Amino acid sequence: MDFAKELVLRMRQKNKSHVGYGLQTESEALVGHILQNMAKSPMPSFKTDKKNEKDCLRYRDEGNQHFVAGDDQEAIISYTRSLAYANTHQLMANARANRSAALYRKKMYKECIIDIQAALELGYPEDKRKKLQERGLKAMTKLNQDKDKDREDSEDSKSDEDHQNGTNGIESLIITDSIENGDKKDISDVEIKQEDDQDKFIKPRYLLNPEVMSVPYGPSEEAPANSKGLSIKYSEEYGRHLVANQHFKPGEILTVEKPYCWVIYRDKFYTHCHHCLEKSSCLIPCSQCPIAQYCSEKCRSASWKLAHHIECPVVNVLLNLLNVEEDKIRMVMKIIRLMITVTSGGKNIDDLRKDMAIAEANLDNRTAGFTDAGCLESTSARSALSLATNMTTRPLIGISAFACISALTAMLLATQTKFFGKKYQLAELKDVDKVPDIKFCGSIMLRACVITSSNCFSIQPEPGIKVGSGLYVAHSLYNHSCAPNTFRHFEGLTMITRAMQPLNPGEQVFTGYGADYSYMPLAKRKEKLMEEYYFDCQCPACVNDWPTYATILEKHVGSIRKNKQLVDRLKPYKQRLLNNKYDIEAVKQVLEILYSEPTVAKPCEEILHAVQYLRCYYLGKLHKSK
Ligand SMILES: C[S@@+](CC[C@H](N)C(=O)[O-])C[C@H]1O[C@@H](n2cnc3c(N)ncnc32)[C@H](O)[C@@H]1O
Repeated sequence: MDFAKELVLRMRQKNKSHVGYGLQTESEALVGHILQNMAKSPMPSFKTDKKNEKDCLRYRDEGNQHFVAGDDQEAIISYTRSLAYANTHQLMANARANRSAALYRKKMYKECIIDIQAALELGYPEDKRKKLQERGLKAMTKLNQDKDKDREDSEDSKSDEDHQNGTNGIESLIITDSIENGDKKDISDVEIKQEDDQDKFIKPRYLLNPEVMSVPYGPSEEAPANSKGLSIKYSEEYGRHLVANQHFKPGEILTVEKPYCWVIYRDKFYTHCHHCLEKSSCLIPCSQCPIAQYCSEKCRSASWKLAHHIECPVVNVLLNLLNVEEDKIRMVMKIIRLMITVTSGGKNIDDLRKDMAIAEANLDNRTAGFTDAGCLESTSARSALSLATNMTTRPLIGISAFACISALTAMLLATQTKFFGKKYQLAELKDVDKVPDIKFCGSIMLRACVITSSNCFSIQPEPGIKVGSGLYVAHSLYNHSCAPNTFRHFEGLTMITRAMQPLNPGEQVFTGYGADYSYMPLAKRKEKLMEEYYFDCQCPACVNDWPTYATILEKHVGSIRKNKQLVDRLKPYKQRLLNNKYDIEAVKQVLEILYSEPTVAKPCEEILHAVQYLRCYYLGKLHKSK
């Protein structure tokens, strides 16, 4: 493998561009070389994890045991697995009928009814139908009772109106008719559609006013997902980064962006939708594989069209082949998804080749990957492939490992799918120069490895729960600080970044890469940032070794309590919050005052409290959930 080593070295030496442009030739040669060697070597047989009765029954038994033990949540997950592996209508019906029992006990009546209806439609055995129908009618009664109770409790007259007008999805369906009029005794007559179930979570308060989701100063011309109040800059020290050119108040939005592409984490396969990443207890499986589950028909078909028709056979083989660390599997899932997205499912490989040539001709680091319209576009392949690669700072061994992963993935795409126009035999890849598309795409996947490893964000539709990972193009320009001046949260897959404190023109905006001073000691942060992102953080928390949150609170570090004048200035806002815990404007005023006061040292206990409040508000943690 001396040739491969030499190529990796050459890539490092040749890398003049900050974003790793100019390496296409070496990258193709490297991946092609590995691919060719793979094709010539004996490969293990590719096992796929197929739907089958044995696993279906195994998971059903497991679910039954959880159900008997009273652990309904685990029972639901096991029955979902059983459904995923079911390869006949009968087995599917059984899995859904069993899951409906656990859902009923968990008082998830809507989901229970959906499962019962599906089980009946799938031909649940005649002798057991009656019991299932009875459960369904009981669930409908309970659902109606809940609905009536909600109506009574509701202070929101608009929402009441919606219920009466029948505009509120499942809750206003014919359930009432079927029970009150007695003319629909069979639950299968009930028209409940899974895809209509939009009403799963209570929205955080700030979303009640749609105005508040727009960026101040309007969208930036250079990166439309960002506010115009942010500029893209480049420096040797920071690479590309974002700097405020206007004042932002705490809580104001800086960037709103959907992911360019995203994947679900493996440990969420049977609890969250493979497509929208929402949690669901009523998941339905991909018709082909046991891996992907969906919250609705709509998500299932959207995902199939978008990427899963290609991913389905490849990921399935991979999970069996790479019986190794989780992070490798994650990496492969990410690069396949990025590959599929940048080529529109393999249809635009030629266009991508031309686009990459245009992008590589631009040697200006600041505007790398800008579209012909002159912007870094959240939906553009050129922009997505221009993100930081850290090629010059990565260890050689890391680049080599990524090249092997890319070659393997290219080989699987070629042999397991028609991504390259037809399904190839492994032997056909022995002369890799004859299949230039495979070599080219392999090299794009090598780029995808280095880009995704330095730029992806965990997606947390529910605060604190990491469900998947996404590539957000404009957000990828945010540098890290261990004491960031912004914070991010999610509305579904959309990531929103807000100012955590007042931001003034000229200030760089920073996000956190999961190494916050508040909970992680300095040495650990340094190690993590160097290992994963290849830089030495010089933020104030690192330079001054700020204490962690626990110490700040315990020792009242930086507290303003002795500054009587300042305490008096803040009193009215404290009172406003005591009167109304949702008075977020009062918290913002507190932050404006604390940051404008030169005597306030950082870190400061009171600033921490105010910032925590602000974050909780936007993360929806101040709001009670159902
Ligand atoms: C998501 S990118 C951020 C944008 C990046 N600076 C660029 O040029 O595209 C992450 C990479 O930026 C660099 N970076 C992030 N924060 C940094 C900081 N505080 N100081 C220096 N470099 C930083 C590191 O190379 C890191 O791997």
